[in-house]
Amino acid sequence: MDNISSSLRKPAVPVDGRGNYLSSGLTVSNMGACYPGDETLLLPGNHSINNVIFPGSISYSDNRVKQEEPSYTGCGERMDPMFLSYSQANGVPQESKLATYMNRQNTSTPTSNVSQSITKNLAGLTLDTPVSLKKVTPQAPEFVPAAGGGGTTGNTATRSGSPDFLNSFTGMPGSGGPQATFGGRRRSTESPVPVSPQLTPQPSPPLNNCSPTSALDKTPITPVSTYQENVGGTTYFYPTTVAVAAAASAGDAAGLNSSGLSTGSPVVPSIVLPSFHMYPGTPTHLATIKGKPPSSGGFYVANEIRMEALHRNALVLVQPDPEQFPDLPSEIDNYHELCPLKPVPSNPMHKSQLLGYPMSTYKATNTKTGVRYCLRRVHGFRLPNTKCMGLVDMWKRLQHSNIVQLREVFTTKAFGDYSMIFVYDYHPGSETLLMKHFSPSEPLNGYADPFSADPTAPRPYSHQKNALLRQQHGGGSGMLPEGVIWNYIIQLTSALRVIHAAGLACRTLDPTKILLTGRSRLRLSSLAISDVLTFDSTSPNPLQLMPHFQQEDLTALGKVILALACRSLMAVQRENMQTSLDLVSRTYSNDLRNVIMYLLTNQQQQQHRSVTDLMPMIGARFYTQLDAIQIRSDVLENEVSKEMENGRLCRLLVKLGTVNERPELSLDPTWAETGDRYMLKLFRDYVFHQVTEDGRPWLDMSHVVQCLNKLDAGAPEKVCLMSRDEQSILVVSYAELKQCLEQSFEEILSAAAKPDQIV
Ligand SMILES: Nc1ncnc2c1ncn2[C@@H]1O[C@H](COP(=O)(O)OP(=O)(O)OP(=O)(O)O)[C@@H](O)[C@H]1O
Repeated sequence: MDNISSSLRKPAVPVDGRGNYLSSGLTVSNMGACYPGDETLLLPGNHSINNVIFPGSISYSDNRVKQEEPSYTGCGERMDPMFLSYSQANGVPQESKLATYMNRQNTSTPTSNVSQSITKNLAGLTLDTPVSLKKVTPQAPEFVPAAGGGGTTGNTATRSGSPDFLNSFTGMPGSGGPQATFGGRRRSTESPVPVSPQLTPQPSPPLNNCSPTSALDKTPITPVSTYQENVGGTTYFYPTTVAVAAAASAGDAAGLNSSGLSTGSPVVPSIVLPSFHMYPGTPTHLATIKGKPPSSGGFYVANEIRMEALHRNALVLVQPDPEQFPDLPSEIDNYHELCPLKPVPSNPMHKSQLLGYPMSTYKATNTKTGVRYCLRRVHGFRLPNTKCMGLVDMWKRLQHSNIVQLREVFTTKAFGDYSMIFVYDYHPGSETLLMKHFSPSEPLNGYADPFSADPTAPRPYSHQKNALLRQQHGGGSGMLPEGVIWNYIIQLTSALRVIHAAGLACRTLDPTKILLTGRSRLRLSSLAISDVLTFDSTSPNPLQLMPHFQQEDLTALGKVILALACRSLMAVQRENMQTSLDLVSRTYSNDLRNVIMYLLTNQQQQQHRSVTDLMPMIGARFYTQLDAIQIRSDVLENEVSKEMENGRLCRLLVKLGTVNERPELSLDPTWAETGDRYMLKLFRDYVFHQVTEDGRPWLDMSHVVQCLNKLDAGAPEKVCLMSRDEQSILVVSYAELKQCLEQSFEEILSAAAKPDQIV
């Protein structure tokens, strides 16, 4: 038994770093599988002699259908008697958990009248059997476990008699033939005696009613043709009918041809799909891309993306220090948890330079939905009437990836004055273009604002002109790369395009109101505020001035681009304009200069300008931008697919953890230790508590991930579980384990829903 236990506790199958079986070239003996010395042993179901690639899959080759779960009928004819000859009165050692469970269930396991000795069983064995391929007798339906369904059938069948998990033996080595001979329910927990490594293929006995499952549930037994093959002494059986039928129907459904291509006509497919889900690793097109965030490798999201997300999430949850903000109202309208987004000005009546009113910005939580928003408060503004709400509604309807969406506008006296509140989407971690590119505190990479000798004390441009020109000749190391500027131009014109097309104007196109989130996403913010604050209720048409404001938007855009290109806000002052344009001409392409010239000079010539006129100037740079966005999207999709799998496993672990070791359920203190739960406990040991032969913990993430994935998918593959007292060995399919888990969790759920039934 020691031999068995040590080998069982080892990983049954070698796996690679990603949890894939190293199936190629795998031999039974190197698996160290269940029974040392016995080569006709339980192989995990993803192995066939033809190098099955996908775990738990069905492979088709040489016109033979190979069931992913090798059958061991010939072996079983030896093995079940071994179990029986060593079995206890009820087939299991009485001190084992298994016996406890069986006794508790008042199960009467049929005793076998078979007393074949191991010697007798081995009598039919010969050495050096050549590889053979021949048709053998049909197997029981459970011989071909159906993915996800095996557990259901098995559990149902045995509930009236034997423990659920005993069904698992129907698929273990020896199912089929031994079932018929020995009632199919006998489970010895004693160590089998090592036998010859090479066996003569044994014909399977006829089915009849050998399967308790079929006998109990009266399911008609589907005749299954089975091919038998002996390779190096290992006998493999490949049922064909079920597998072919299933594969054919799958192929029909998919309309795939032998190349896996759609033909519209049903053909036998040659593709093989895994029976469970798993992250397959970084796709090649993402492994080498430029600018790709450094991957943490393995199964987790890349570090950089994770840090960004963590930072954003933390910002969403920050709360103000109540001592520093004692005057914050606890609630305004439908919002609470107000948190200022900018320092409180020393002069509370400090006015926004752009909007002309004192303004504050807060993060706040909607009391009904819990969603965070950005609230812009205009201090001391009293709305004369509600006519402007028509414009507000137009803004609320405007959705675009480059604008901060307006959600609602209302007035409040919660701050002790008449305040107007504009509610926008909250984009955590945003900073303004001013802070990003024009802030004196930002390291300028050796570059100083050419229009300012001291960044904190801007001086007239003329004082610095020569220094500026010298610096630009010297390489302009602090200038923004032209690609960044074009990126911004594309985003800003994209936003302006939809705003103007909606008959509106931005009116706040300024570095203080353009938000930058993440690496390069720009959004226009504070939209609609100007329209409300300057609304003329006497005007018959509130949209009358929009064309004029739209022209102003284009001028403002030209100024922003010029300021970015010169990396100075002073560059756009009228007296500095010519020098700034010279600087742009020297540093950047003609196209960039032309865009700026179009936006800034045509205004003086009173020509009508349109944002769409900029599109030809941007030209093929759209494609560059599109390419960058799509690559980014690919990277993020890959990260999502990893985390999707992790989320799935997390939910599964929650279920397992909820069931495992539960002290009691519905006043039953043995609940977690009996029945299906007992099997889940052993499975938990199998997944997490494996030890090496010398007793050290054996840790392999890929083993854990793979086991959980197979459990989640209910793979038909079998797994050997051993009781902690090493007296019981259970062979169950993941499908059965999944069924057990679902049922056990359901029990907990229904117990949780009925508090009156629990004292
Ligand atoms: N929708 C938003 N989501 C997240 N953060 C925002 C949002 N709008 C503004 N912010 C942040 O709030 C801070 C203050 O913004 P605000 O526009 O009030 O700045 P400001 O330069 O002080 O403007 P003003 O001088 O007009 O008052 C900025 O750091 C900005 O990044």
